[in-house]
Amino acid sequence: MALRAALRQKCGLIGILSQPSSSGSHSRVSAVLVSQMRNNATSPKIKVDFNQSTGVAVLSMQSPPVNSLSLDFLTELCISVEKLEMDRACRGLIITSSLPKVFSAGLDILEMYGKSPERCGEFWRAVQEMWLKMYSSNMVTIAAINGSSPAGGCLLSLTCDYRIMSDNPRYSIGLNETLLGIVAPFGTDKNIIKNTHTCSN
Ligand SMILES: CCCCCCCCCCCC/C=C/CC(=O)SCCNC(=O)CCNC(=O)[C@H](O)C(C)(C)COP(=O)(O)OP(=O)(O)OC[C@H]1O[C@@H](n2cnc3c(N)ncnc32)[C@H](O)[C@@H]1OP(=O)(O)O
Repeated sequence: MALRAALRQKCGLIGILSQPSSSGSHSRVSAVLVSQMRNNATSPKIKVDFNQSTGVAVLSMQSPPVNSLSLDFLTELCISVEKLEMDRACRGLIITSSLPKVFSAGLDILEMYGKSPERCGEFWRAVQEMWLKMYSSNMVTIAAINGSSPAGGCLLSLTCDYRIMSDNPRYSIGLNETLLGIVAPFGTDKNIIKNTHTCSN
């Protein structure tokens, strides 16, 4: 209830969490989002449903098995958010997972092993771009965490204005990446490259 009140106060989004998606017969889809849907045909890691009548988009992560944040995934996520940001009709964004049990397993571990310094730098830049874009979004953003969400998955949810998590004791969330020996690099290219050597050795 507190969340609904906050949303109402921030931008008049009432009852968005119980609204049907854009597949409902009352919604019209903007030109930007038609193009988004076309893109989804070739890049299916992210699905966006926009409800014109509420001004709220639901972005579903659908990259089995665990929605790990690979370079491709992050790129697609950022493009999707950017497109929504450009659509003035879109005022709210809900990020969720279409996979059972997992919201996001965090950064794709395979992106951090045996990659060139250039590739590793590109990857960490994409991580940074993702959280900057999300954190600075003009839209009201909500993470609907419907599964486990460790490390980078937790980071993704922290970039949102609000977080709601399924009440299930089997789902875990938290910044556990240091248990894997991973320390996020600083923002400069020099430090990204430095950290890359740590990652791949
Ligand atoms: C507000 C803004 C602030 C900004 C601050 C900026 C600074 C930020 C600092 C924070 C930085 C954040 C850094 C994060 C680093 C990471 O994210 S490292 C990744 C950490 N992730 C994990 O440790 C998760 C490990 N996975 C799991 O715990 C489980 O897989 C699961 C609970 C997610 C799901 O369990 P289950 O359903 O039982 O599936 P599994 O059989 O375990 O896995 C299936 C399949 O997926 C593969 N997999 C799992 N996780 C990852 C991953 N992260 N990357 C790549 N692949 C992964 C797993 O190996 C299995 O593969 P196979 O089927 O065996 O091939």
